[in-house]
Amino acid sequence: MEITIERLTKVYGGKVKALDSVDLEIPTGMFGLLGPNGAGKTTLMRILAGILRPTSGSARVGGNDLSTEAGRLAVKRALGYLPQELGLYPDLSAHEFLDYIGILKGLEDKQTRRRRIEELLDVVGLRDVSKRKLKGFSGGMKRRVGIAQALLNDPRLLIVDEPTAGLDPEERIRFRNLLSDLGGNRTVLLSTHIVEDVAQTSRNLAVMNKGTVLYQGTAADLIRASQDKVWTIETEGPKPDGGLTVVSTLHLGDSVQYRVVGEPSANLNAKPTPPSLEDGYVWLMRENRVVEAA
Ligand SMILES: Nc1ncnc2c1ncn2[C@@H]1O[C@H](COP(=O)(O)OP(=O)(O)OP(=O)(O)O)[C@@H](O)[C@H]1O
Repeated sequence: MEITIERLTKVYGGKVKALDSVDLEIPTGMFGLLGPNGAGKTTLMRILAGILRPTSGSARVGGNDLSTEAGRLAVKRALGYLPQELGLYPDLSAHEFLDYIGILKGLEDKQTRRRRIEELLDVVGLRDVSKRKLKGFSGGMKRRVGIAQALLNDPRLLIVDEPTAGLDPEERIRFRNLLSDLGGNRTVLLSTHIVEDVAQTSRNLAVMNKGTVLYQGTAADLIRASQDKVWTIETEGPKPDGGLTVVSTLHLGDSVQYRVVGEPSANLNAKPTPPSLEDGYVWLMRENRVVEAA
């Protein structure tokens, strides 16, 4: 299910331009939407989910025009959505909650609903705890219940907004693996400010900042764009400056190893380093003056 977005603009209250003439082509499969807080990711996803109307511009999801009532209805039928803050009912069990959402989503036949719920509890690894109340669930387990509810209607478009925020590293990895498995022949739109979430799941991505798209294409091309710009500097002295952006720091006994993006001067003894997606992202942010160099 492909998504075509043209000159999409959203202005809140006549003042805040959350989206500024965004053009985006989202193909079938996993797609990462990356950007810092306030970039406009949630606004874009709420428009695609049919919850919010744009100020101007157009969006088509699988050929359905979101500016028409019929288009929005068709998209809603094909959609699974996991918002940032999904309200769970703490006194319901996972099974009871999914049963309730299933009824709301129109899965009327009790047997069919039960089979679907059990299938999904297996997919998200919660079958064994399906009778426990949600109030006892960890953050990662709650997020997996969220994915299960979004999958109840077997959506061709799955939208997940910042799903790994606040998860511990183990839960985050488990959740990423789950999302990757869900790609297949549906479109999964993953919004996040964590580069590693996208690096581990998505071949295609867009980077947004302040309502505009800074990059769209493959992760591989963004990585390639920072080729020859990434360096490792090991020093016992002060942090290297001179217009470099530090991506990460590793303390090694007496010395410190800095991974930097930029053009270090010869006296820093910098070693060329193969770039990662995070380096590509930092390079892009530098090019667009979103991050300041040291
Ligand atoms: N209902 C609203 N009314 C006014 N301004 C809003 C509203 N919702 C969002 N904004 C503003 O629009 C801009 C984009 O917000 P949005 O939530 O879409 O970004 P985001 O990339 O999802 O960031 P975050 O991860 O922090 O949610 C921000 O400046 C935000 O303050």
